[in-house]
Amino acid sequence: MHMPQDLESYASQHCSPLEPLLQEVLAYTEQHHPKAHMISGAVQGLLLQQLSHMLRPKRILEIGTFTGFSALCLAAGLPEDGLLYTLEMRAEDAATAQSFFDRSEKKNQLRLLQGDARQIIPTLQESWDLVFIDADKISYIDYYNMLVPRMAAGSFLLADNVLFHGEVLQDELKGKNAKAIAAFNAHVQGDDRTQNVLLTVRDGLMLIRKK
Ligand SMILES: C[S@@+](CC[C@H](N)C(=O)[O-])C[C@H]1O[C@@H](n2cnc3c(N)ncnc32)[C@H](O)[C@@H]1O
Repeated sequence: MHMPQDLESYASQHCSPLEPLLQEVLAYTEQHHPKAHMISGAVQGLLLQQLSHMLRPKRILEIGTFTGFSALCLAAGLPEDGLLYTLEMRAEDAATAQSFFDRSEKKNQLRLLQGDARQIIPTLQESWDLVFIDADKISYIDYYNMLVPRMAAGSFLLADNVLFHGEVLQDELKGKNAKAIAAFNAHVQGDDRTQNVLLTVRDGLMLIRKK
C-alpha cells in the first residue's frame, strides 16, 4: 500500500539528501530498469541506513539485491570487521549492483552472491545481526524459518512489502503474492520467538526482533 502522494512527497522533502552514489543508483534504476518500482526508494533507504547505524551489525544478510540500492543503505553502519551478504537470482541485476558496489567505500565488505536464495542461505555459516527479506513473496515464510534459528537474541529481521499494495486488507485475497504475504504476517504474529511491529512506511516494513 502506498501513502497518498502528497504525504509521500512531504516525507521525502523532510529527509536528508542521499549520498551521491545512492542518488546515482536510484536515478540509473529509474531511467533504465523496466521494474524500477521494486527499488526501496529514498525514504525507506534512509530508514535502512539509520537502522544500520543504530545497530552497528557485524553480519547483514539481504535477500533480493536488485540494483544494489538497499544493500548500500544497509551497509552504512557496518563496523570495520563487518560483512554484508546480498543474494540476487538475476545475473543482469547482480552485474549492475556489483558495478555500483565496486565504487563504494565499503566495497571490500560487500559479498554479492548470484543464485537462488533458497539454495544459498543454507550454505552460509553465519550468525546474522540484521536480515532484510525483499525477494520472492512466496518464499518469505521459508526464509524466515531458515533464518530465525541463525539469529542471536537481540538481532533484527526486516521484511519488505508486508502491506502488498494494500491487498492484504481485502476480504478475499486474490493473487498468490498477496496470499503469501498475508500468511507471512500471520506466521510472524503467531511466533513467540520474536517481537514484531508493522511499520506503515512505503509498502509496509515488518521490523522483527529475535527475543
Ligand atoms: C523487490 S526487488 C529488491 C529490491 C532491493 N532490495 C532494493 O530495495 O533496491 C526483488 C529482487 O529479488 C530477486 N529475487 C527474486 N527471487 C529470488 C530468489 N529466490 N533468490 C534471489 N533473488 C531473488 C529479484 O530478481 C529482484 O531483483
